[in-house]
Amino acid sequence: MEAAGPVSTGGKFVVVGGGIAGVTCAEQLAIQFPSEDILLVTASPVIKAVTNFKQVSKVLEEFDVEEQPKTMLENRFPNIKIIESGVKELKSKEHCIVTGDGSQHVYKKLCLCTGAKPKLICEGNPYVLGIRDTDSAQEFQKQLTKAKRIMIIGNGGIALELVYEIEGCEVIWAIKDKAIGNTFFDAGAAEFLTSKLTAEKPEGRIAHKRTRYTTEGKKKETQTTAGIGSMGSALGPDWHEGLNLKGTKEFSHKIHIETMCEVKKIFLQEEFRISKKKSSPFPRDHSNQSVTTDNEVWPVYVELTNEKIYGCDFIVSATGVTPNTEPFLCGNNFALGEDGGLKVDAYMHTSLSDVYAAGDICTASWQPSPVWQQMRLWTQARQMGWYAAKCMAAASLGESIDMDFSFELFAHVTKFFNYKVVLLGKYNAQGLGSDHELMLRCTKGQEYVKVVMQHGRMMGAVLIGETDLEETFENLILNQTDLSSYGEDLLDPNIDLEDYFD
Ligand SMILES: Cc1cc2nc3c(=O)[nH]c(=O)nc-3n(C[C@H](O)[C@H](O)[C@H](O)COP(=O)(O)OP(=O)(O)OC[C@H]3O[C@@H](n4cnc5c(N)ncnc54)[C@H](O)[C@@H]3O)c2cc1C
Ligand SMILES: NC(=O)C1=CN([C@@H]2O[C@H](COP(=O)(O)OP(=O)(O)OC[C@H]3O[C@@H](n4cnc5c(N)ncnc54)[C@H](O)[C@@H]3O)[C@@H](O)[C@H]2O)C=CC1
Repeated sequence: MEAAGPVSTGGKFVVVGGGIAGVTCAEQLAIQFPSEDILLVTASPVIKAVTNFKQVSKVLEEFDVEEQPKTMLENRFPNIKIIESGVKELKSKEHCIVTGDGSQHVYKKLCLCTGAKPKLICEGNPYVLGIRDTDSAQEFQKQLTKAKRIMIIGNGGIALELVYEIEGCEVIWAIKDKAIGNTFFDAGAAEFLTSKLTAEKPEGRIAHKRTRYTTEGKKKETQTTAGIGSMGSALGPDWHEGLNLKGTKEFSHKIHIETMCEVKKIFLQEEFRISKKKSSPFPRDHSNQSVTTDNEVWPVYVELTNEKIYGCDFIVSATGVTPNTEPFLCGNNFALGEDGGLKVDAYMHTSLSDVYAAGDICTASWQPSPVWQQMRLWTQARQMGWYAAKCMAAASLGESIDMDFSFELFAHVTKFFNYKVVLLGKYNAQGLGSDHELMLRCTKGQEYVKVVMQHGRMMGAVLIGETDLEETFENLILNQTDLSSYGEDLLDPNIDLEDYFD
């Protein structure tokens, strides 16, 4: 169907999406082409801006992320023009996009940065919540204030952060795996962290270096009106910091973990009553105290594949994301990755002419460095947005460009259970087969250091706590230094590794 509406001509650089990937891409294009107008089309009234960017080492970076009204970006870069509208169609043959009001915008080069949306276990069930943007996080907080028990499904970043932050509410955490946090850790690290969940009182915050999600100074009118089903930007580092994640009761953690199971069926209250099935009470801990009685009637019940059934006030589906490609697929023959993302080559170029993609929407399909992998993270969204702009500029100027250094080594700094966590390279021996060794150093309650070695070379590392090892290990992985002669000394805390290798 032809979209009626005004057509803007001229062929600009056009970026779709006001998250970190899109904003970084638009900013970089605006810097490179100061006399050209850059068009940024985004569905949400606020944009995500990187502030206080700091390159901590060769690849590790720290920054804050701020939600800002779009005018702030336009003021900073007068050649960026922002249109607040959801793109509903891409006509790649005509080189134009169609926005919500039917307007068409012709591009010479286009970068798609529309992120991803939560992949929920059960779409459309009002008792199943996903967390993606400011609105969905606030909705979750609102529901939590009335809750006595919730169920969390999933074992990735969101689940890990939630189980630690939630207080005053029983949490049943159902995971497919044997140990917690499988996207980030192995079982050893999981065990190191699990002790924190049984601590009665949340301890004081330790100082940590981590990218921070901030809404400081955010005015009410800048808040997104987009919900889960619509198109707000993904939250990011420390997204829960401003939220009071407290249920109805006065206690810190009350978590029961059900391992190696998935959701079999979800029953609403009446359905459950009719089914005549029996639900389990919350398993009692060492104090033998339970907050809820065995006879509670719950709004929703979850039957797990291990046959256990628990009632709860609502369910959080923290089960990963799906790239937000939907508006662009109709009539366009994009090559898609297995995860549904737009495949991009080493120049962030999709399979369609002059169409680039960056951030959560894309699937990196180049031959990666042996110690890099894609993960849908804040840092990679920034790096990809920046590099996509460089590639778009190089292509339009007929110049060549080398792959950005940030793709040489996977590096992620975050915080779980109040510990600083640094992940480097093939930190979980991803794709290394059985031909690798692990070295460990662990001091309970303080630090957990794991390195992944292959043929005497360091391929990856997990650093939990204030280990101060990240820069040295980053260099060892990047340089592929032969470490065979050092053996276990590599992790000896009495040896200053920097003296050895710097
Ligand atoms: C709860 C939560 C916690 C997280 N914590 C961390 C963390 O601690 N560390 C970390 O590194 N990463 C974290 N992430 C992941 C990180 O937030 C994302 O990887 C990153 O924000 C992706 O950026 P993006 O620019 O690709 O997409 P998004 O930030 O999702 O931005 C997409 C943009 O596209 C716009 N859009 C969507 N559809 C359309 C359309 N049709 N037309 C126009 N515009 C459209 C949206 O409005 C939005 O502005 C977290 C994610 C979540 C959900
Ligand atoms: N600190 C950090 O770095 C954080 C990063 N994030 C990022 O935000 C995005 C969204 O986070 P998550 O939803 O936690 O995704 P995720 O990809 O980190 O984890 C998804 C989890 O859900 C599980 N899962 C998938 N389908 C399931 C099913 N049907 N039943 C049961 N379990 C299932 C997977 O095994 C995996 O454990 C991710 O890209 C994540 O990396 C989120 C929070 C914190």
